[in-house]
Amino acid sequence: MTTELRVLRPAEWDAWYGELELAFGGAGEAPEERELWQSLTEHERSIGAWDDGDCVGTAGAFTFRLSVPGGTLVPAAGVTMVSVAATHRRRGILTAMMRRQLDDVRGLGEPLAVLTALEPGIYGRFGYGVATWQLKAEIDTVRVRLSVPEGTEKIRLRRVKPADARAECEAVYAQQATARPGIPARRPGWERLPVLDPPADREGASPLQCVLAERSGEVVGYALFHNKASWTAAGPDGTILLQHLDALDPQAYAALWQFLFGIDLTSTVQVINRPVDDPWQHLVSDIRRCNVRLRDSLFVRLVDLGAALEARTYRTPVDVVLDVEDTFCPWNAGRWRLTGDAKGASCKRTEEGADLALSVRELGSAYLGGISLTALAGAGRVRELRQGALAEASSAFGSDVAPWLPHGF
Ligand SMILES: CC(=O)SCCNC(=O)CCNC(=O)[C@H](O)C(C)(C)COP(=O)(O)OP(=O)(O)OC[C@H]1O[C@@H](n2cnc3c(N)ncnc32)[C@H](O)[C@@H]1OP(=O)(O)O
Repeated sequence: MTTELRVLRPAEWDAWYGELELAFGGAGEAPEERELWQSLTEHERSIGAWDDGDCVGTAGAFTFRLSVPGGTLVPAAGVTMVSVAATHRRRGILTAMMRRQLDDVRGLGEPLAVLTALEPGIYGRFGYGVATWQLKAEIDTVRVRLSVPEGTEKIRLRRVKPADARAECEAVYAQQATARPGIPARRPGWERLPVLDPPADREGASPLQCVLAERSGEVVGYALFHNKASWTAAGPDGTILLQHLDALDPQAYAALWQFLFGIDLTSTVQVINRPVDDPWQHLVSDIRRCNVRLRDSLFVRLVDLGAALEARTYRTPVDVVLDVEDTFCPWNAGRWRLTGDAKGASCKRTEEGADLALSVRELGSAYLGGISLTALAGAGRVRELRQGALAEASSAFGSDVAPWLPHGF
């Protein structure tokens, strides 16, 4: 391969991002969306592949801190903007960029790299495992009823312009970020993402709308949504497209859902990305008419295995020796003794006999507590070498709260 790989120079951003847009289909993004991603690009963490002056490959990384079980925020590279030109595909350019990027992440001392994939088949070979799901639903709000908890009526709802409520929404987001694994703590600038609302992307729906939930004058929740009107011969048949919703207590949460269910002229709430254990599923009268389905979301790669496994806590006590395969980052390969509980953990190299054999990809999947080692063992991807070790480790890695990534990047 004669292609040159190098760090992005700020003046090259247009050519670099233009190549990414082409590889993503060529329609391009709305100007306001492009401008936001340009402002968020970390040039020193972005790689371009160049062939005779033409950009033929892109890969970036954001400096994130990701919430993990136990509530710690762990440094993580948020891998993004990955593309290879159609003229240069399947010659190893992606592989070369992933090699360079993971070496850089290791050099920076970040224990984790994370991403969302346009196609889930791409990143397993580089040691990424799917770690969270996003729940989607289409709720028939004509037939499905909500039962809300006592005190919901005390929540006041106030409609505001989304751009005017950025600070309030961000404060609610920040308060719940460490309560659920998988949520990135947002750096300044990212608060613009949830309220980004390019008219070109609305497909006939209303501009983004925002409702704040208040208790005694204090903001305790918000919902951001579009309303897409539709009419049939029988009457109105509109859809609410829920973009974001956060709430700090069950009453604020229920009040926001009650509001969304009750909007006149609509008969469906379309849920685009919620956690798998989202409580609304326990407020509805008929879950079957909510048409729930799952999609893969965040992929996790342990870059510094020892540091990553020490950074989280474990739901139940664990003491196991893991025999780990990692062909792409061989510094992680070999045996590690993991001991830990709900207070903390230690993960050190060992010569002791192994209890479980697995690859770094399975550890990435299990890391946030949303995918069980037992399920992976059922697929033959984790091997139990000491009886009882699988149940012990699987229970310890689990999380009471399902991990979730609230927004793409
Ligand atoms: C985090 C993000 O940004 S996700 C966005 C990813 N980007 C896209 O999907 C945009 C459209 N696609 C592309 O730009 C390119 O086809 C890429 C980036 C997916 C692949 O780039 P390439 O340079 O062709 O990949 P490369 O030649 O290094 O292939 C490495 C391996 O991945 C495999 N591979 C590449 N693309 C895919 C895919 N879409 N699905 C499954 N396997 C794939 C190759 O077959 C190869 O396998 P091998 O190691 O067994 O031989």
